[in-house]
Amino acid sequence: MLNFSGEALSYGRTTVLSDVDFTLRPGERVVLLGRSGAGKSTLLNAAYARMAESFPDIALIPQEHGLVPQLSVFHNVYMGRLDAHGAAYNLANLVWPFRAERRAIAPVLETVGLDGFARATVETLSGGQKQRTALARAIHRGGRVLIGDEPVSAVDERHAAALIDELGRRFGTILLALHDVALARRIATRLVGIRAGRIFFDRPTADVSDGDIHDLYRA
Ligand SMILES: Nc1ncnc2c1ncn2[C@@H]1O[C@H](COP(=O)(O)OP(=O)(O)OP(=O)(O)O)[C@@H](O)[C@H]1O
Repeated sequence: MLNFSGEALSYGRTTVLSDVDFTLRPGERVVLLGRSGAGKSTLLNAAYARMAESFPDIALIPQEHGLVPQLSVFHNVYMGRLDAHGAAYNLANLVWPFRAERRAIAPVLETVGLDGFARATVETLSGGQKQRTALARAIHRGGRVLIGDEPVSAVDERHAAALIDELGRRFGTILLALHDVALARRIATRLVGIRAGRIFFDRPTADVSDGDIHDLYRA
């Protein structure tokens, strides 16, 4: 599904990650861990760019959400499936949302705890509500693969766990960056630690000890 073999990931002439050996197989749930700036987003973005070439069936939750602040929650969630319709349908739905689309999106909003917010403009939402909108857009899109960059970082602990479980139920193959190790252990079949510009460990979740995690985050 995805394979990096000994590759360097760079911005211009600056290499962020070297010797990247990384695979993602169907059915895996892989979480990237590491200190801020370690290169988790860099690997996720490279993974998305490469996979999107061969798997259009992929949902993305970017770190900055990628929402249109001037549009409603409904419209932002609808955009998850923009490519399912032609321009005329999309434009009409922008001006006067179709009942079928409202009905399709309502349960998704309920799932992420945004029922009653369909008409709210995204710029009026809290950080956590914006993040829930981005989650709803990915869930509405659906597909075989989810790539998410800190998808529940702005949501309180209890709801974060419920939302992560929901993503686990909805998507067969998942690649996430998370800063919360307990959440990572909860969903991941494999944990990948990134440190000092390299993959520090890449192992089944059960084989990653608290000592490994301590070493990963140590200054
Ligand atoms: N567009 C860019 N151009 C140049 N350098 C970048 C760019 N994006 C990120 N970097 C650099 O790459 C390194 C890794 O950043 P990245 O965002 O991948 O880390 P991260 O592990 O996702 O961090 P965080 O947990 O804070 O989101 C950092 O040193 C960062 O400054």
